[in-house]
Amino acid sequence: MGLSDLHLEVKINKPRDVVNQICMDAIDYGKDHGLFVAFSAEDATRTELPKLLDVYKQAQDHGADRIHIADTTGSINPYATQYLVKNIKKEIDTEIALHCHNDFGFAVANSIAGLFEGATAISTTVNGIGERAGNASLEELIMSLKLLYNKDLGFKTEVIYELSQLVSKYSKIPISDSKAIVGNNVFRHESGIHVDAIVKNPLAYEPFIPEMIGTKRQIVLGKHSGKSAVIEKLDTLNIKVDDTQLSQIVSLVKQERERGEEITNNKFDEILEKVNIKR
Ligand SMILES: CC(=O)SCCNC(=O)CCNC(=O)[C@H](O)C(C)(C)COP(=O)(O)OP(=O)(O)OC[C@H]1O[C@@H](n2cnc3c(N)ncnc32)[C@H](O)[C@@H]1OP(=O)(O)O
Ligand SMILES: O=C(O)CCC(=O)C(=O)O
Repeated sequence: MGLSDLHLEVKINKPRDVVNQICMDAIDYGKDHGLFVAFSAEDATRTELPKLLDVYKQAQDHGADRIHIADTTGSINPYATQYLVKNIKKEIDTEIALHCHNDFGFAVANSIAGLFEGATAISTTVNGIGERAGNASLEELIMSLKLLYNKDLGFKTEVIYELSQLVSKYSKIPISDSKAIVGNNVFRHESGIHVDAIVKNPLAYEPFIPEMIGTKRQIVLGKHSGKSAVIEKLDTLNIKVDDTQLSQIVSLVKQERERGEEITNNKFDEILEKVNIKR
């Protein structure tokens, strides 16, 4: 139920005590029917704390199994989330969940901040899909808890990429190339200095190896490429070149990309022909 003053006015247009009673009746109904009842205060992060605590206490007294803090407009930040959860936890024993939207890009950070203060459940969605800017992304939460906070939730991370692709395919919601964890560019490298280091040790420019989520690294040739990237490409084709040919290939790759041409396998073959290398 939307419990900020704004939601009461715009959506229900009834006094707070009447609306609270509707919520309690719903909780009673659920409990009378043997259900697990999670009571969510929508727009909780724009509801004055005493009003929020009051309704959560009532929900607890009516036997709610979990209370939800819904950051309906994604407007809270991690520090405020910590403050909010800490103060609710002082007064409420019931399990606390967070439902965070991503309007300012904080959904996962806010969820983690809440977990730090004792929240125990998080609403997530694959690829972060959801109303407007979406909700906390499952894959971002799993991987950041595992790798940045050493908290393994026990998920098989190696199926994350496949799951993300499946959800995108069936929901028909494309994944942005730069989407954290599962975006197409996340393990894609072009800049010469990066590629040189990646070839020696991928962790120089990757926080974790792509196989961990079931995907692969891509090294692409473009206007930022240097010799290492071209050598890497030639190695995959089993082609050896001398230093002069290598320099010629690197500058042709840059020129072609500058002209707007993607360096596909065919384009790379054309470049090799120009420097008299046969495949
Ligand atoms: C927490 C969340 O917000 S999750 C996302 C919300 N979920 C959904 O919207 C589920 C999908 N929605 C639907 O299928 C439809 O909106 C229905 C069946 C729920 C309602 O359909 P309709 O009766 O046509 O109403 P409509 O879609 O216009 O919604 C407005 C009505 O919902 C009421 N409403 C809003 N919040 C609540 C609530 N928490 N409890 C009860 N009624 C509510 C409004 O007061 C308004 O009632 P009114 O028409 O008497 O003024
Ligand atoms: O708390 C929930 O589970 C749902 C709340 C919600 O969808 C919202 O307020 O954005």
